[in-house]
Amino acid sequence: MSHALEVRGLKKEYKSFCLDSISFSLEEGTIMGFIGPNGAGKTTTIKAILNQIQRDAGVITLWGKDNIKDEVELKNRIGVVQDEGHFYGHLTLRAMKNMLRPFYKNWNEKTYGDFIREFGLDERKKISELSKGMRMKYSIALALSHEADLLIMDEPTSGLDPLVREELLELLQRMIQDEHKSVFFSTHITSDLDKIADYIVFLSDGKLVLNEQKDELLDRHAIVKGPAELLSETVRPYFVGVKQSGYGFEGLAGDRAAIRRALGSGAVFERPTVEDIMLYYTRKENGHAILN
Ligand SMILES: Nc1ncnc2c1ncn2[C@@H]1O[C@H](COP(=O)(O)OP(=O)(O)OP(=O)(O)O)[C@@H](O)[C@H]1O
Repeated sequence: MSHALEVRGLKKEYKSFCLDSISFSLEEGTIMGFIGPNGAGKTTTIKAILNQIQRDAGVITLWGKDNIKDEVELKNRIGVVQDEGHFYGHLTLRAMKNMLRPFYKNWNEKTYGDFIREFGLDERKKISELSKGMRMKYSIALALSHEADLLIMDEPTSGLDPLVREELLELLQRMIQDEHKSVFFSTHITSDLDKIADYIVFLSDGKLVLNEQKDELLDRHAIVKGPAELLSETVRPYFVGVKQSGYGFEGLAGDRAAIRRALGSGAVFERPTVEDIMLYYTRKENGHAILN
C-alpha cells in the first residue's frame, strides 16, 4: 500500500504550545479525519504539511517526496482548503480564479464552472462580499478543479449548510473511488467522519492520542450503561471515562470484549460514535475521566 502523506516526528514549539513529535501516514485511496479539541494543534500540523510554517523537527513526505525540497512539484497534486483562504478581497471570483489558474498544470475550466453553478456562486461578486459559507464553497471549487490527487482541508465543512455539506461528503467519497486519490481533513463535525472517514487521527494538546482505522476504533470500544453497583473498583480500569448519575453510569470502555466478560449481562453495550470517542478521550487527557 503506498502512502500519499507521511508525517514523522513532527515538532513545532510555540511559547505556550508544543506539537510533540507526531507521526501518522495516509494511504492512497482513503479519507483521514483529523480531530481534536480547540488548540490541539490541527491547524499547526496542516500548516507544517503545506510548508506555511517552519517546523522544529520531523520529516514530511507526499508520495515519498519531501514537502519542502519538492514543494513546487507537489503543489500541483494537492488541493487545499483553509479557512483563511489566501484570496484578495477586492477581486471578483472570476478575476481571482484567472490569477490562480496558470499555477496549475491540470486546471479544468469545465469542472470549475460546474462547481460554481452547483454551489450557486456568482462569479461577478467580489471575494470581500462573500459570506463565510460562500467563501468556503469558492475555496472548495478551486481546490477541486485542478485534478488534485490529495485534498488537504482545514475544517472545510464548517459554515456550510447541511445540504451542501452532504454534497461535499458525497463528492469526497466519489473522489476516492479513484484509488490514487486521498483526502485529509480536520473537522469538529464528527458526524461527517462517521459517514465517510476510513482513518481517524486524534490530537490533544499537541500529542497524538489515537491513530487508527475508524471501523476498528469503533468496534474495539463500547459505550457501556448500567446500574451504579456494577461499577466496582475492579472494572473501573477498563474505562477511558465514566459519567455517573442518580440512575447509574455510562462509560466508554477501550476493549469491548474484555468489558463484556467483566460485566456480563447486567449492562448494556453500544457501539460508540466518533463524537463519543472524542469526548471521552478529551476528558481523560484533561484529567476528568470520572464525572459525577
Ligand atoms: N503563530 C503562533 N504563535 C504562537 N502560538 C500559536 C501560533 N499559532 C498557533 N499557536 C498556538 O498553538 C496551539 C495550537 O493551535 P492550532 O491552531 O494548531 O489548534 P487547532 O487544533 O487547529 O485548534 P482549533 O480547533 O481551535 O482550530 C494553540 O495553543 C495556539 O494558540
